[in-house]
Amino acid sequence: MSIAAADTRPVRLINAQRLAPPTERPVLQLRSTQDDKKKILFVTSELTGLVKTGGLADVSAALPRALGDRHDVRVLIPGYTQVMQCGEPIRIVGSVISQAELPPCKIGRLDMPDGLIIYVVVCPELYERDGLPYGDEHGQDWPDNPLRFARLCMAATDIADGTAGIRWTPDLVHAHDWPTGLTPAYMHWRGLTTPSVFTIHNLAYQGNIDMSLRRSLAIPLEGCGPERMEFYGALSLLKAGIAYANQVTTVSATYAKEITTPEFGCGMEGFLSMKARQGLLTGLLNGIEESWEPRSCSHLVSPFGPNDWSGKQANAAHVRELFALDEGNGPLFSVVSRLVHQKGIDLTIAVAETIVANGGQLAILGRGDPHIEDEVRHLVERFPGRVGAHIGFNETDARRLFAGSDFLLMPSRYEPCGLSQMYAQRFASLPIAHRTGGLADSIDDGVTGFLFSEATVDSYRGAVERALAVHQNAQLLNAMRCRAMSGGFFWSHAIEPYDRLYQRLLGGRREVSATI
Ligand SMILES: Nc1ncnc2c1ncn2[C@@H]1O[C@H](COP(=O)(O)OP(=O)(O)O[C@H]2O[C@H](CO)[C@@H](O)[C@H](O)[C@H]2O)[C@@H](O)[C@H]1O
Repeated sequence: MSIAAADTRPVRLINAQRLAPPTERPVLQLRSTQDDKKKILFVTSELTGLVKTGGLADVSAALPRALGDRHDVRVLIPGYTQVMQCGEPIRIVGSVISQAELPPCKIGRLDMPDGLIIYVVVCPELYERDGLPYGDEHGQDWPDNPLRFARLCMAATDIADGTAGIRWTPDLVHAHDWPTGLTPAYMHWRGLTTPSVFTIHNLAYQGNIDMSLRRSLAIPLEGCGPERMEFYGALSLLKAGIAYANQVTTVSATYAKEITTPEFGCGMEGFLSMKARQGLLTGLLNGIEESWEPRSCSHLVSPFGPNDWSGKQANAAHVRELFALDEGNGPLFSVVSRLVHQKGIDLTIAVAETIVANGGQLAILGRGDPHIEDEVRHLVERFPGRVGAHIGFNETDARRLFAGSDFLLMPSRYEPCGLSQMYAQRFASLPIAHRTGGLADSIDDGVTGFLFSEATVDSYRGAVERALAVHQNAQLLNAMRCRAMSGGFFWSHAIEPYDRLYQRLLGGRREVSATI
């Protein structure tokens, strides 16, 4: 993160300015010294810029960078083909030995152009294959996923233990979602005292595996009880992370509460309630990168800002052309989403008629479940020129859709945090969303977007009708857009609770306040 980004912490800036000698740049006072900086290892299965299937990749790439002024944060990921062939050199800096059926492998180091250091688990037989991180191009999970991700977690443990030969040993390990859930568990079984944090980005993906795999993955018998990894007769890699991490977080305060209930707990509500009662489960809202700035975003057809919508209109015209929609100025709705049950695409298909009947248009970008992709294709056939879709994903089109649309549809059945609604608000596209999880925590109903209470077509349609009414009222639309754009979602703010959590687990307090 740049030094300038530290300017956004007002209290510290004021104090620092007051006390800094005139010849010094005050912001330098705000940065941690090398001694203050803690070494933190992020363990993740996706990283935007290298390999991405959804929001986990965005957070894995943005949070370490945002914390970079304060800590020495490095990332560990599997050496998928996309990583090995990313174009940046990968130097072999260490190696780890075989354990149970986990093969030995090398540890590579990849220095990103902006300085982020990434360690790569180099293991061609497990990771270098065509397809996506979790499966082939048809969406079929790789059968050896338990081994692939256990390998990642054991490599993280070797790095934490100082036995991977890389001459950098973390003070704290932060693992994300089920593919990395074994990391805190392996660390515990190894007897390491290095604190660990485990973040749940989506409780529905649990990495449940057959109990018979225990030995091959080097899981001791003590790990297989109901208070540990056992989950309805299987072993859950996600539950391993929840059971053994020193602190479990999820990505919004509302979702942290929701997952302790049967409706959202995916069978783990009892276990999570116990963690919550013990103070071991907290919700920390995600942030977004500073690059989400419509005045300077290089992906956009034309820049724009609050009260200056001609650039937004140029992006809308481009979206209409790109999605084969009729020319016009009616309300333009967008969907930028993984096409999966969670995201409520079926509900959007059901309200499309209301949108079209009121002169609106709909552009859909995403890929996912083949059956939902087909339903989207049928919708386009039903409403030519009014509904358009691209089955696929690319960052430029996504950003242009946020910039060009008036409203973003996000009727998710559940949403741990959601990033798209934050991106949309920054780009003056008002989200229409189900009041759940992070959507409830990041959208101000009637002010920065529209929330509806039930994940039903009727409830959703009511919110769409409210949005259509606002579109008729230029003054109100302008005011809502301006408010939405001013939401303070940036990681420069969102890292604060993470930093406090790390400091608490590391048993120290930041020294910054003592120096200003
Ligand atoms: N088909 C596709 N392929 C690739 N990328 C696509 C895509 N469709 C959308 N994207 C992009 O992926 C990101 C979506 O992130 P979200 O947080 O909204 O949802 P996701 O469910 O993936 O993430 C989960 O993890 C994040 C991070 O914690 C939580 O915010 C969220 O609630 C939780 O479900 C955006 O950058 C979006 O542009």
